[in-house]
Amino acid sequence: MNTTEWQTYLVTAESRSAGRTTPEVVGAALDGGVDVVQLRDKATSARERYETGLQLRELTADAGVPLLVNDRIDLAAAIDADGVHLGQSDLPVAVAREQLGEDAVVGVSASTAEQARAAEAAGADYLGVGAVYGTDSKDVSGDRDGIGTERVAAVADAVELPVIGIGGIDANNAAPVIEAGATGVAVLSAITAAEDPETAAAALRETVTE
Ligand SMILES: Cc1ncc(COP(=O)(O)OP(=O)(O)O)c(N)n1
Ligand SMILES: Cc1nc(C(=O)O)sc1CCOP(=O)(O)O
Ligand SMILES: [Mg+2]
Repeated sequence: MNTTEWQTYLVTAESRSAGRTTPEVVGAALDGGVDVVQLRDKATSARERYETGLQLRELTADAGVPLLVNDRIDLAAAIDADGVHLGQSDLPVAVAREQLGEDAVVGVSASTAEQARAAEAAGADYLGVGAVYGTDSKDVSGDRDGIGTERVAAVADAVELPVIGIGGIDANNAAPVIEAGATGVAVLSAITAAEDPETAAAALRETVTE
């Protein structure tokens, strides 16, 4: 799978979806043109995430869009996802490859050049770099205002891997993230909490592809 082509990346959160279900939001975001979807519903049980994951698998397969799972390699295998996104405290890339196969997409979070080089050496397919700006969607201890676009540039310069910026990004502030060297942006609330997720996804796409 060519992760360099991923420009707009949706991360799910039913708790931040204005009363809509994750499949409803994902369906609208796919209509708006997101390139990849990550199932990350931390507030729900494993069983609920599995049921949601099966629905997302069908929706994304119909749209020809890859589906990844946050953190859980077992859940990714259970719903036949295309891969996983692993944080610094999650299982290693090699374990994901062993469990999901060589063709699985494995993304890794990196907020420094050192973490980025280590992830590249471990065989990651892309990096999630953030939080770029301040975000209410996740408790990012330390950098409450975000790491900024200069750090995105430093990480992008340190590796050959595609870099996906994440954290506090929307259609209004995505352009500097791309200008800093990111190949794409991942958003949560900019789409999930939007009044119209389809329009929000389309607006993000327009900004990033301009
Ligand atoms: C695209 C993308 N980038 C970074 C993250 C953050 O992952 P992680 O560090 O594992 O933190 P949690 O999402 O698990 O809180 C991501 N999910 N997606
Ligand atoms: C899931 C996640 N990971 C981050 C990181 O910095 O690794 S920031 C984040 C939340 C992104 O949500 P929003 O688009 O609403 O700011
Ligand atoms: Mg994680």
